[in-house]
Amino acid sequence: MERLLIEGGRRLEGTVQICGAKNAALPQLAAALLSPEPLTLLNLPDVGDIRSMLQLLEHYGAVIPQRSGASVTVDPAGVVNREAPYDTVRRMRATILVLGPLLARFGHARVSQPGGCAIGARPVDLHIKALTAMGAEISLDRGAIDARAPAGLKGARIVFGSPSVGATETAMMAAVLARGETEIMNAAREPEVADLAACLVAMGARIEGAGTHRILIQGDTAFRKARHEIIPDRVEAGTYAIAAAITGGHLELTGARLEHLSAVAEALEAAGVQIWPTDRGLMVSRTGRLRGIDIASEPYPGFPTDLQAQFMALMSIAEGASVIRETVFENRFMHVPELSRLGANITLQGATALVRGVPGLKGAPVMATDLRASVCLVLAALAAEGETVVNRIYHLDRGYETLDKKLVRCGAHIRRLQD
Ligand SMILES: CC(=O)N[C@H]1[C@@H](OP(=O)(O)OP(=O)(O)OC[C@H]2O[C@@H](n3ccc(=O)[nH]c3=O)[C@H](O)[C@@H]2O)O[C@H](CO)[C@@H](O)[C@@H]1O
Ligand SMILES: C=C(OP(=O)(O)O)C(=O)O
Repeated sequence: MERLLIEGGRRLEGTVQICGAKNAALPQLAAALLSPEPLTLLNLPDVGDIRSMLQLLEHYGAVIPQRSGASVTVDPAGVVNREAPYDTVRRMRATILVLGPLLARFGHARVSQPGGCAIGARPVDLHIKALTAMGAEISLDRGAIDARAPAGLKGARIVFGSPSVGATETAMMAAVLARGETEIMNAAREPEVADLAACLVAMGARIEGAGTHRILIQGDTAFRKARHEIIPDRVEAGTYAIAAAITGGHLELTGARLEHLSAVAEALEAAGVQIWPTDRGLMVSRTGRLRGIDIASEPYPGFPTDLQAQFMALMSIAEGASVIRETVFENRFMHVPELSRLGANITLQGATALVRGVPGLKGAPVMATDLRASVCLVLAALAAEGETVVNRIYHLDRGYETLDKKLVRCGAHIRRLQD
């Protein structure tokens, strides 16, 4: 098992290249299954989840010639319909995103039911609701979701009770092959949803309103060969912004887009961090003291749940107290006991954490539990005095491309240890 040995207390300074967004790339790779025509994606991050999704596409018979740099072409002409294997679904929940495309293209799809994971129960009822509204018959059978629409899907009005990124993506992908028009109400507004729409439009789909609460899709798409560049990863950018802030450093994040990070920039500024756009991306700098501020994670454009853990690490060394509320997932505080091992003073009550800032953290062995919890421990370790060992880092490699190398180039002391 690999571990990271981090010697903290070093100010970060330099440039970090931000990759394409993992959470935009995953649904776009799934969307390749809709069409018989090749799809080329540019700016694809080289991270574990993307490698798993590419393997899954190959399992279905898609041909993926050697990746060249950050671009990949998926040729789905020979795709055959078979069950998504439990082993892949277990490793990565985003596998559920192949359900809509396969059902829409073949009239039948079977995907192992994703298990619960460390951040909450994460049901798939809204995905099922959307496909059922389009005429699919869905049953849960021997641990799998079995969806059938032998006569094809038909356009529908889908009203989500609460916005879901994944269910909006499932509905949108299925709708491009359904007969007639689909209207999605209370759609998720995340940039990754809008980027999936842009990719589908490049493939020939007709979609309006992605990025707003109401999305309109005309079905019966005539697909064409397509090429699409994935948006930069706002969660990766936010993570490095917090790395600059927590070490009192100065980082330029090339490729990052401020417009995708408004709520995060606002929170960082309120906490005493400077953040401004440059020709190449974003600059983040902190010279003064950090102040404790209150945040709540919310659907976009609110503060992202995928940066809540990292922000908590920052608040743990701020002056004063900070109240952090998690409103998206019911159990996304697995990092709290581990941050406490580094000396943070955090009290949990339900979905709220009260963080009382301490003058400094001290290195200790900690255990990573999920992707963002893992990186929050790396950030805390960068600020801590002495050595921290972050164990079980395979979670990190699911979502961050060469995290340790990028940090080392900016002055961090990190070594990857193998057992
Ligand atoms: C691969 C990917 O893009 N992952 C992101 C995606 O996850 P994901 O698409 O799984 O997240 P959702 O937006 O669907 O989840 C939002 C909330 O809706 C609930 N829900 C969701 C679906 C459903 O059928 N029923 C239901 O109750 C979830 O449990 C959660 O409480 O958006 C999350 C919220 O921004 C991010 O944290 C994840 O990093
Ligand atoms: C929770 C995340 O991913 P997933 O939805 O694939 O678990 C994430 O990217 O932070």
